[in-house]
Amino acid sequence: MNKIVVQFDDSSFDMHKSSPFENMPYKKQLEVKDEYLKQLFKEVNYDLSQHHIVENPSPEFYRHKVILSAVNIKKNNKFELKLGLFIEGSKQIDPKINHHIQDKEINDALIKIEKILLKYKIRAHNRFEPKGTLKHVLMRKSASTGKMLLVLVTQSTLLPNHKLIVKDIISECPNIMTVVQNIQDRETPVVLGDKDKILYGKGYIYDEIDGIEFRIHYKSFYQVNPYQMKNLYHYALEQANLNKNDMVVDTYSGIGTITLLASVKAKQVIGIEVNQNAVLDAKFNQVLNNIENVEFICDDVERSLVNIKQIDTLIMDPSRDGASRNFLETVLRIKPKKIVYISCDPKTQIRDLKSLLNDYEIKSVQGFDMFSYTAHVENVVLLSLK
Ligand SMILES: C[S@@+](CC[C@H](N)C(=O)[O-])C[C@H]1O[C@@H](n2cnc3c(N)ncnc32)[C@H](O)[C@@H]1O
Repeated sequence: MNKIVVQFDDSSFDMHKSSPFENMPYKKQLEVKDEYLKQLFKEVNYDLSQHHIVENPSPEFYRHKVILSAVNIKKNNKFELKLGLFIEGSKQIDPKINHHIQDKEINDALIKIEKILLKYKIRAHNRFEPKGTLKHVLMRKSASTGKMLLVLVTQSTLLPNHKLIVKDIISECPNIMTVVQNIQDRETPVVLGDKDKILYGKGYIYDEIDGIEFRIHYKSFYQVNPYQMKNLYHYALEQANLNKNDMVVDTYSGIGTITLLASVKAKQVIGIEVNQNAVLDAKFNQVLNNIENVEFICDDVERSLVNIKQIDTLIMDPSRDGASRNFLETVLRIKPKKIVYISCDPKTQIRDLKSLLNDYEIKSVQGFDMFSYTAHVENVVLLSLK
């Protein structure tokens, strides 16, 4: 079986390490991930021998965001457009839409979309086909509403017959609420470009967590596994154990999911996020949900945290790279009483914890299997000021 490379919209991510997971029984995957965390936390002398990662409520069909790339395949002496994932270690695309970790309705919609693109003779753009149009297709589905967002990533603004294409897509897939054309004119593994054009709808979809509604821009980060996302947020906030006197800072706050969920329990929450689209969503979501005790700052956390004098609880949920040295130094100067560190790469999390453990002690560690059939592990650590 070919090993796949899943694409993220900020960069192309090689799932090299994760390929053995593709064919591993699910229980075994959990054991391997338990052992991984156990070994990793030995580096900070924290015993995880009794720890068990929280199982994915839906180990298959969980991904509510899918990015496929376009390729032209020769059939009966003619080239046909196909969508698929990259094959590991190569620049080749496996021309297959269905994948068992992708939401079934997304799979079905993508099959219909591929047929429609073929009907209008859209060709894939790549280095062998510089005159082709389509590079990638991105789909996101809201688990609470079932509505979907579609992004067609093209090489230039040109998308012949786009009105007819969109009309057919909407009629075949009525749950698609919005279609965006994103233009990526650079030859780069980065999927999305800077320019875009809304072809249909508003350019957003909405999801709901614990009675709070969230607008999600296609460029904003939002967890791909809605089933495990709720378990993760509930656990993280349970560990934070907030009360109405607490001043909370949620760093790397995205569209404000954790910020707004935390605001229900805390006195004041500040969310800090660098992605402008995500901050626009977050501010919109604050108003949409009528929440007053929250402020969102659009900036690099490293730059803006230095301006904050006092924090009772710091929540941090960085990208895979983890936190920067300067960010951690600022944290050590402010000395929040508690830190809830949510990580999608426990390796960088351990590196960061090592810088904090002179002043902080680990109170709890809990892994979550958010990305079954891949090597990725989500992990939450609660730290308390010594
Ligand atoms: C793993 S996501 C978490 C988002 C949010 N907490 C959630 O659960 O939806 C990490 C977020 O950090 C943002 N980010 C990455 N580096 C940053 C930085 N230096 N300063 C501020 N935000 C950053 C990304 O844009 C992304 O939205």
